Amino acid sequence: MGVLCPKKNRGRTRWKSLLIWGVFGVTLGLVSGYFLWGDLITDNSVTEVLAAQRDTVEHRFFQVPCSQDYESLKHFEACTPRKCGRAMTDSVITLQEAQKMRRLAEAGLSLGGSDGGASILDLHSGALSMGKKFVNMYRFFGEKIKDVMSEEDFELYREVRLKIQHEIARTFNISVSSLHLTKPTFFSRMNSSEAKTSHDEYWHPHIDKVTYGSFDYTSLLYLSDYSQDFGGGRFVFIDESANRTVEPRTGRVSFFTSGSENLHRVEKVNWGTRYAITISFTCDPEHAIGDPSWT
Ligand SMILES: O=C(O)CCC(=O)C(=O)O
Ligand SMILES: [Fe+2]
Repeated sequence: MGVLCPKKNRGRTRWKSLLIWGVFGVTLGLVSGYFLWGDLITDNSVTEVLAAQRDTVEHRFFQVPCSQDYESLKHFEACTPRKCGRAMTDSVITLQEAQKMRRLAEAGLSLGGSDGGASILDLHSGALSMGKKFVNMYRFFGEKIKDVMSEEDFELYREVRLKIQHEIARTFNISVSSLHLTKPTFFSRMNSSEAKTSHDEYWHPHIDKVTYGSFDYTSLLYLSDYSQDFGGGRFVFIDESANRTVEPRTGRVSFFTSGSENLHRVEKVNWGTRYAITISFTCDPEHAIGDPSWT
């Protein structure tokens, strides 16, 4: 073709190639737009699973360099993190203990519950989500709370707390007695209901030391199972190079140093109900709390 083509044909060929390039450009735009949008709404950039729901994890530890967060704070020998990281274990809390804790969470949270997707029941302060607010369940329900929470339940909490405290001390080479339970310590219930207040927005990336102040070591005991009891709702460590997930499993304890070396978030739950309890520790005796009991 080319120079031998008559003028009319040359014009038609130019239009044809313009058309082809146009269609190609639009298609390329649509395809990349589709993937970009898909990425934004489904966040499929998860690259590594640290603990899958179907696996029984004896003990897994992933060390990460400590952030500088601890340097500007009061230092507590044999406690302030020098070794940082995250760990998961399915062998510290028994299935029976976790199931009992779950029944306690269900019973306690059934007294209230948020209008949105996230409800909490703070055993220490008594804060319980109710509608768009919180009530103090110990005050609100008075003696009636004893029908839902017995002395035995508080004893169970204490035993679970103690087991986790030992596991944290062993993993991070610190002394058990230098760790103190701190607030808040709470059951959480998450579902796919639309958020009604900012308290329902549990999926934002955060650093526990910033959010909760006194935390040095965070622990989460999962009370339900990813992909069986709920969808979405995986815990995600947000690292520079990758997103690393922990899939909740009943009885699984996930614990980590609370500074910015462990930026994290929870994925939105898209079906079912997810239960967990947060039990965290501080090195600072001034921020210590006693085990929960009737106040
Ligand atoms: O429930 C979880 O897996 C984590 C919740 C959390 O990050 C928090 O309460 O600070
Ligand atoms: Fe957190």
